[in-house]
Amino acid sequence: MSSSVQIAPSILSADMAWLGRDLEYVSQADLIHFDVMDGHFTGNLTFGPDILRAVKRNTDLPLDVHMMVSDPDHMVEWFVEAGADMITVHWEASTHLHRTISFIHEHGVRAGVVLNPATPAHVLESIISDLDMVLVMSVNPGFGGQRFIPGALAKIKAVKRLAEQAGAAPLIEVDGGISANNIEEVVAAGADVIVAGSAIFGATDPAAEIERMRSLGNAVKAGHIQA
Ligand SMILES: O=C(CO)[C@H](O)[C@H](O)COP(=O)(O)O
Repeated sequence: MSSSVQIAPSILSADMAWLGRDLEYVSQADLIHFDVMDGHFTGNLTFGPDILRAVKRNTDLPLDVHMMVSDPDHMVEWFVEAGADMITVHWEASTHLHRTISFIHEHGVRAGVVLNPATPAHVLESIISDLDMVLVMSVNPGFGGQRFIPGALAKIKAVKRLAEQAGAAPLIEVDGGISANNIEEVVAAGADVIVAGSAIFGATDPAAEIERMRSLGNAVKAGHIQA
């Protein structure tokens, strides 16, 4: 294993009345995770492209946009234009996945695919070589503060195997129920990017919590800790 673990605070758990302040709290993170929910694919409704523009004005970090929407093929353009640096779309929702990934790339934005907890890794076989990232959901999408689903660990390993077989090296991001208590096993399974909402924004000192999670993850990557 090589390179550093990246920590992506999910602003789903930020205080929306103090979003600028909360973005400052997490300025030492590696990227900002931005959850787009349409009230249809998920039972929750969150942010549109205007909020992404506002976030972009208030952080220098890359913006990692996770589209939890029923019609990503139609909506990705809005977030490309609003300044996303990475866009991930759900395998379960995209009718024209190859076209959507190509569209995102053609606009100079990095692209990835998300798998829900019940979706197996092998569905990515024909697309994995085109991806900059695979996002493995370790909760059912919709809400922060849920419990990590342990089956995600085998899925992370399966995605890594599939990528290696294809000669590809997408980043593997994992999202949901991750904190300092379980980050080591998630990184040991093969995760490169860790999304955390409640663990970071619920901490007394979000910056210190990012640092704690990052150093726990990096120790595993460096082989100092066998999780
Ligand atoms: O995509 C998400 C929910 O659909 C969130 O990003 C995720 O759940 C992070 O929150 P937490 O770390 O509190 O689990």
